Amino acid sequence: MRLDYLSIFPGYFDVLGISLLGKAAVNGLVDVYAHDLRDWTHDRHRTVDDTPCGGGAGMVMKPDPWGEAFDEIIGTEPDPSVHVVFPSPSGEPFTQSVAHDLSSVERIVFCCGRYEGIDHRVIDYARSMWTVHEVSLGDYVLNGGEVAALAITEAVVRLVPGFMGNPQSLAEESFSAGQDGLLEYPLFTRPVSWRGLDVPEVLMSGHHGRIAKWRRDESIRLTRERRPDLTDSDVSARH
Ligand SMILES: COC(=O)c1ccnc(N)c1
Repeated sequence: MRLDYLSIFPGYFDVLGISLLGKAAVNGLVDVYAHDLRDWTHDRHRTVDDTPCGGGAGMVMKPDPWGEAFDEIIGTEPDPSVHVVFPSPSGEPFTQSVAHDLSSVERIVFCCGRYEGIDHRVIDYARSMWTVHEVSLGDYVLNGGEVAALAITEAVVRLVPGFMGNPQSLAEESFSAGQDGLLEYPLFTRPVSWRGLDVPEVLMSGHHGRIAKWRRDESIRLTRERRPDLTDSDVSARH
C-alpha cells in the first residue's frame, strides 16, 4: 500500500516512521510519502491561499498548487483505483467500516486542508479523476487535516493483512464484525488484586462459557449505556 500526504506541514508525518507503522514501512507493507504543497507554488512567498469569493472571514486554499501537485504525484489520467481522502468536518463519518474498505486498496492520497478549507473545485476535479472520500472524524473542527489523516492512517493500516502480529485481536475489538458492532468489554490483566480492586472472579474461573457470557453481557451493557445509537431495534432484540 502506497500512502501519500499533501500538506503545508509535511513534518506532521515524520511520526509515521515510529512504532508499528514504522515497522510496516520497513517490511514493505506500506510506502509513505509526505509532500509540501508549497513545492507547487511559483511566487516568492510560496502562496497557497487567497480571500474567499463572496466574502467572509479567513482564507481559502487556492486550487492551482493542488492541481499541479496532483499532476506530479498521481498523474493526469483518471484512475479509480487511486483513493483520495479529504479529511473535513463536513465529510461523511469515518467509521471502522470505511477503515476496513480502505485497508484493501493499493493507494491512498491524503489531502490535508488548512485555513478555512480548500477551493471546492479541487475536490470536484479529484472526483472526476479518482475515488474520493471526504471524511469526518466527528463533530468538531481541527486547525488542519493532518491530525485526522494520521488517525485515519492508523485505523486503516492496522487492518492491512500482515500488519498485526495476531489478527485475532482485530476480531474482538469494538465495532468489529466479531463483536456485532458492540463496544468492547472491559479488559483486565495481573495482578488479580490491585489497590483494593479485584479482577472479576469469572475471568479467573477458567470456565470459557461463563467468561464468554460475561464478556457479551458487558459489551451489551456498555453499548446500551454509552452508544444507544449502535443498538438498533433488531440488534437489541438479539442481545
Ligand atoms: C481541517 O479538518 C478538520 O477540521 C477535520 C477533519 C476531519 N474530521 C473532523 N471532525 C475535522
